[in-house]
Amino acid sequence: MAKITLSNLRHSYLPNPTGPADYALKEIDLDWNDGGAYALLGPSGCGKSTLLNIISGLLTPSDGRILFDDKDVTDLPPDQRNIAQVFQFPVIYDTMTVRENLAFPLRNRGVNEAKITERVAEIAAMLEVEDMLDTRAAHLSPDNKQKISMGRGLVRDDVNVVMFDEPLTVIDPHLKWKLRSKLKELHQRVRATMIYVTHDQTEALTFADQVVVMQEGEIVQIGTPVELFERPQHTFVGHFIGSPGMNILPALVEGGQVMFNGQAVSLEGKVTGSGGVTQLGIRPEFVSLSNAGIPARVRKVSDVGRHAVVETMVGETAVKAVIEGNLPEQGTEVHLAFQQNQTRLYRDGWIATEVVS
Ligand SMILES: Nc1ncnc2c1ncn2[C@@H]1O[C@H](COP(=O)(O)OP(=O)(O)OP(=O)(O)O)[C@@H](O)[C@H]1O
Repeated sequence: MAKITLSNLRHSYLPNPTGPADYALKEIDLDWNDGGAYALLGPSGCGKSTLLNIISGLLTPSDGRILFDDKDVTDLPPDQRNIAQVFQFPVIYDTMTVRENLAFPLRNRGVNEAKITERVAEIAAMLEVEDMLDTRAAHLSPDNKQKISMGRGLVRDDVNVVMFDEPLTVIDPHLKWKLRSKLKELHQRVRATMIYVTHDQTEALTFADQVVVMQEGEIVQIGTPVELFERPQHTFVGHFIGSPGMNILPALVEGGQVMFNGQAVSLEGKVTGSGGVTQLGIRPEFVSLSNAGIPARVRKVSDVGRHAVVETMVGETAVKAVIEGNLPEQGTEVHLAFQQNQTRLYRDGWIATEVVS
């Protein structure tokens, strides 16, 4: 397995790009450590497939280099990059048995039969598909086909990286959670460098030790699931991760005070920078109902199991709170309290408060 370095990478699909808007990938500088579990997370069109295709060699970047263990592979074709890929849809041979399918990537590279038998048995046990080894792939359910496809991606132990591109798309919703945790477990056992591409935050946060969040061709934050939840570096991350996402509220900075709807709000720490569009960010989990505080009116209460999401209006701005216990009635007047150490300021989208250590 290898460390992967992306250095000053940019890509435009246009022949003569002029400005940043012409680039599908703007400027990517990134190190992926050997043996790490990474997710590439972002909405449709943010550049995930472009980046994946550059790593696999299907696409040559307009600018920048790709290194595997410090060796420049930018100009190497896909078959010389030693990568395993698992796609959205199963890639298996219907006429072969499951055993033959799993053995195929090894046989193709001239691995000896004893090693093939051992490795196929290992992967089949990890994926819990031992009972189907002699079944012809054509007879498998779509879920099992995709499981075998994953197995084919994992069977070689000499690849630089295993890349998963939205691998759970065809999986039945009730089986998704099972395969999600299975993949995490597989990574812990094989310790290969893995990159998991998805637009689904649950998949990314379950699988990865480090999540790379992308928006419009840019990386907006790289962090552990906890870091992304607790301290989003950008309002996009705050909004995109979490359910519901972070409240992003209009704010004015006036004479050292931060005002929201005419009320002073205390922040986690000192405000940094100046100018730009300022917004407050607070997750609904850290907004509570109190006797004093910011006056609000309850617009909607949605019971979602262990807690409820209370949607309020502060003037013209919607503010959500996650509440356990007694719930207010729709239409009532309440007061909101923001937990100070979880209240952050953002300037032009980027975090603009210092953490007090
Ligand atoms: N072959 C292409 N030619 C021109 N533009 C392209 C091409 N492929 C992608 N793009 C554009 O590049 C940008 C990034 O697309 P990309 O497919 O990498 O995003 P993505 O995050 O993988 O989205 P999705 O999840 O929908 O595949 C988009 O604006 C897209 O329209």
